[in-house]
Parts: sequence; C-alpha cells; structure tokens
Amino acid sequence: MKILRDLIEKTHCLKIQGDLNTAVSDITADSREVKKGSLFICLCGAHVNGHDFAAKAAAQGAVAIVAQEPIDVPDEIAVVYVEDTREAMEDMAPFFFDYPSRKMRMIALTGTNGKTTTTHIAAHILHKAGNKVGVIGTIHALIGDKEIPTHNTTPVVIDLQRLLSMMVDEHVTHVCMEVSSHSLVLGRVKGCEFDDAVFTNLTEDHLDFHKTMENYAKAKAMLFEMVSSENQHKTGKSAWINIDDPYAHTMIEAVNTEVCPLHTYGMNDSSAELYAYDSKFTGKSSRFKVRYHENDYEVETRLAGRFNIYNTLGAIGAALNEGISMDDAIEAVKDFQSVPGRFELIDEGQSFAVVVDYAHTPDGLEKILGTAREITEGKIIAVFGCGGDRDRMKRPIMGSIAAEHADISIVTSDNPRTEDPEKIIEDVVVGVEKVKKNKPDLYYEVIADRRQAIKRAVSLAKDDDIVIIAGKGHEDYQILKDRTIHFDDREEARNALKEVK
Ligand SMILES: CC(=O)N[C@H]1[C@@H](OP(=O)(O)OP(=O)(O)OC[C@H]2O[C@@H](n3ccc(=O)[nH]c3=O)[C@H](O)[C@@H]2O)O[C@H](CO)[C@@H](O)[C@@H]1O[C@H](C)C(=O)N[C@@H](C)C(=O)N[C@H](CCC(=O)O)C(=O)O
Ligand SMILES: Nc1ncnc2c1ncn2[C@@H]1O[C@H](COP(=O)(O)OP(=O)(O)OP(=O)(O)O)[C@@H](O)[C@H]1O
Ligand SMILES: N[C@H](CCC[C@H](N)C(=O)O)C(=O)O
Ligand SMILES: [Mg+2]
Repeated sequence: MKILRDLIEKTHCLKIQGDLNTAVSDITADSREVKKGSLFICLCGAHVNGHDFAAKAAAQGAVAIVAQEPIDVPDEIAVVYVEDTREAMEDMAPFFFDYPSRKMRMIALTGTNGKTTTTHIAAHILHKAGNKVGVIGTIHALIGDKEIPTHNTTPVVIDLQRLLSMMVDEHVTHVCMEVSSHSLVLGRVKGCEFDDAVFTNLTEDHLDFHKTMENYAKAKAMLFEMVSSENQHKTGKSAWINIDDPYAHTMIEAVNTEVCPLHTYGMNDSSAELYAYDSKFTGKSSRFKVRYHENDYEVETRLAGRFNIYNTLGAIGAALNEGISMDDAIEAVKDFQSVPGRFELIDEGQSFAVVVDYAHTPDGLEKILGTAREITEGKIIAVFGCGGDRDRMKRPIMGSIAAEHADISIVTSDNPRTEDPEKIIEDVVVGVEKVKKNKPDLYYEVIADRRQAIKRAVSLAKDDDIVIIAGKGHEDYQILKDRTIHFDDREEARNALKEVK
C-alpha cells in the first residue's frame, strides 16, 4: 500500500484533481488488471490508447488515475495529469514495489543472440552453488522451479518490478535476466540496479525499431552505463564483454571502470581474461580449454556449436563475480542439459537428425547451419521464414545465408503477424535467388504453410541428413493476422516423422 502523494513525488505534475492522501493498493497500466484500490496509468500504445479505458478502470475500482490527455471519470477518483505517463510510470513502479532489484544480486545479459542460453547457463551455475535463482527472459520467468509466463523478453516496467518483488518475497538471491534493446530504449528497466552485465554479441536485427546498427549498439551500451552508474546501492559489480565482437568497443566505452570492473571473454584473442581455445566438437557436445588468470581448465558441455562456447564463457564470467569458483562453475556447466527450443533434437528413431532451433536472425541462422555442417555427413535441409512486423532488412540476408549454407531450403512462414505471409516470403526469396545466380543447382521450395513445409522437409531427408527447423524454437503458437493459433515446431516435427515411418 502506498499513498498517492508519495507515489507521484518524483513526477512533474501538471494538474491534480482529488485527494493526494488516497491509498493505492496496486498499480497497473492495463485496465483489465484493475482491482479495487488500484492506480491506473493511461498509456498511449501502438495499438490502442489507454485513456479510452479510464472509465472502465474507474468502474472496476480504480481509486486514482494518471493521465496525459483529458479523461472523464467520477469526482471521487483522484486524477493526476502529467506530461508523459510513461515517464511517470517508470518513476512510480520501482518505488511502489520498494526497489526490489536492490535486494537481490542482478545479473543482466544483453546482445542480439545468446541471451536466453547464457541466462540459463548462468542460472544453472548459481543454482548448483546453492543459491535461490530467478530467471527472466524470452521463454518464461522462473522463481526457483515455479514458471511464470512472460509476454516480452524483458517485461514492461510494472510487470518487471512486480516480478522482482515476487522474487524478493520468495527469497531469491540471484536474478539472471535478459535485457533486450527495446527494454533499454523504452525505459522498461528503469529503476533496476544491476550487479553484473554481460554482452554476448551484436549483429543485424530489430532495425525496424533502431533504424541503424549504430543506434542498436548504443541501445545495448545503455546497460553498461546503467551497471556502472554511481548513484546506486550496489557494490561488487562486473561487466563481461565478448571481446571478439566488432561492437565490443561500444560496450567497453560505456563502462565506468571506477565503479564497475571490466572483464573480457573470447576465443580469438588470447588477451581475453576468460580465453577459450583448443575446442573440439563431438556431434552433440563440445570440449574446450579455458585460460583464466594464467591457469588452464578443461571444460565439457553438452551444448553443440562454437557459439555456445561464447555463451558458456559469458555465464561463467558473471558466476565468477558472484563468488563461484572456476572449478565449481566448470562442474556445473558439465551437466547443464539444454535450453528448450535451442538445438532441440527431435528423435522418433529416424535415420537422420531433426533439430528445432530459435535462430531468427541472420547470424543465428548462419551459426546454426554452420554447426549442422560440422556434425553432419549428409545434406542439410533448412526450414525457415521471417517474422512479420519486424526488421524487413534481415529477410533477404537470411534467404542468402540459407541458400549458401543449406543443401535444400524450404522457405515458409514464421509469425506473419499483420503482414501478408506471401509478401514476407517474397522478401526472403530475393536473397535465395541472389545466391542461385552463382549456384544454378541450388534447390529450394516455397511452402507458406509451416506444417506442410516441415512435412516436406522431413519427407526429403535421407540417412545421415539433418533437418533444421529454425525461427520459432520454444514457441507454442503462431501469430497470424487475425488470431494466434497453437503451433509447436517440435510437435509438428514429431507428427511428420510418424507419418514418414
Ligand atoms: C512495441 C512494444 O514494445 N509494444 C509493447 C506495448 O504494446 P502496445 O504499445 O501495442 O500497447 P497497446 O496494446 O497499444 O496498449 C496501450 C495501453 O492500453 C492498455 N490497455 C489495452 C487494452 C485494454 O483493454 N485495456 C488497457 O488498459 C495496455 O495495457 C497499454 O498500457 O506494451 C505491451 C505491454 O503493455 C508490450 O507487451 C508490447 O510489446 C509487444 C508484445 C512486442 O511485441 N514487443 C516487441 C517489439 C519487443 O518488445 N521485443 C523485445 C525484444 C525481443 C528480443 O530481441 O529478445 C522484448 O523485450 O520483448
Ligand atoms: N552466441 C551466439 N551467437 C550467435 N548465435 C547464437 C548464439 N547463441 C545462440 N545463437 C543462435 O540464436 C538462437 C537464439 O538463441 P537465444 O535464444 O539464446 O538468443 P536470444 O538473444 O535470447 O534471442 P532473443 O532476442 O529472441 O531473446 C539459438 O537458437 C541459436 O541458433
Ligand atoms: N524476440 C524476437 C523473437 C523473434 C522470433 C520469431 N519467431 C519472430 O516471430 O520473428 C522478436 O520479437 O523479434
Ligand atoms: Mg531470448
């Protein structure tokens, strides 16, 4: 419970109607969640205007409303007019929930690819060391074993603060969370105080939102400004940067090393503080050595692919700063199983491999197809598409990558959202055709229906081939123009395999 006067203390108010001593029992920006005693914040969204729901919120029991446009609600409801309701919300939410991030160790991971994977490895290491760990990210949030659904990779500010506050109540000691570039720019992590920040990599994605790679890099760098900002309540911080990434310097420049020590990891440059070398890949796992402070260690992981060595290094780095020894971290990594929908093998006893993977960026697709090549004697059959209402520029690039690295490509739909699936596919095919000019034997098909595309890929596979179904990973839905349907690549692959048997 908080008093309205205290809640708006940091906010510049233009006009106040009603009683500032009103007690507020909850805050929300979603009228559907308003309860008796709630404060409702009206946000102007991309789809609807929250001010249109003010009357509904009032009818449902809201006692106070924050608005930036005129609203008409009964006089007994306190209304605070501000210039920008989003900004007001970013100030109010951490205060309302008593700044939960100050009460736990907060490990934040950012980068285009590998956030979810690195988060899960770090959480596993910390859990094995006896800590109670919370996870926040693309697949879900976890409080210990308890799963909580998330709508965004990084939840919007009220949802995030509420989640963190639940974690405090459940005695979580460490939180491993993905921090997306959207969340940094859109203020979702305002009021979060981080202890460790890890940068995985930066490659093309989300240019619909950021417009240029430079802006995108600057957005990611905001996390490193945050972790090293001085006016925080934390000590013992760390920033871990993948030094092999071309954008590493942008992150490094953002770190104030007087507040937050800077650490590096990598595989190309032996000056990296955590330096992996001598990697060997044995189909479904890898072994490599790590040099750390002049000591050499052997690491074994069930995760396939060179890129997963980077993910493992980033996770180990954060764990080291949380007081875990190198030996304990390596021991934990050994029995880390996998992340749902990331290189997930679908085995129905067939004579070829079928993998469901979340590669949905050019770099992710290239990495996964490269890994497939390393472990496959037969052909690579790739099924993939691109999401609608997202970066259009990546579409032809992903088309070219599949054409170059797979033997057979089946271009299909991902989540078309409000776009025409055929048009998205056309954009992808531009890239496939570009490669075909120099590779006339290249074989590809276009099958817009993802179920049929998966069936076709499985039916084309012969002994020792590998079918890579990329883009949707753990997702159990497909977002179409007018509805979201249940759709799970893993189920579809299993059904297709049963049919060809
Ligand atoms: C562009 C963007 O960030 N959109 C976010 C935004 O939605 P929006 O602006 O469309 O909201 P809206 O539907 O117009 O609603 C406006 C307001 O009216 C309210 N409302 C609405 C309906 C109603 O009946 N009553 C009501 O009060 C809403 O709660 C909201 O406050 O606010 C929603 C929460 O209220 C977010 O879930 C939503 O993320 C959408 C789902 C999204 O797809 N975002 C992507 C672009 C994203 O953020 N991705 C990143 C990166 C992913 C990665 O790389 O890993 C992420 O962190 O997820
Ligand atoms: N370090 C990496 N470098 C390049 N590609 C990677 C890396 N790690 C994972 N991938 C590829 O990217 C896909 C998504 O990985 P993951 O879910 O860990 O990334 P993410 O950053 O959380 O993605 P999102 O932005 O959707 O949250 C994987 O399925 C794999 O194909
Ligand atoms: N976090 C990413 C996930 C993309 C997953 C892919 N299946 C798609 O729908 O484009 C995004 O929201 O852009
Ligand atoms: Mg993720």
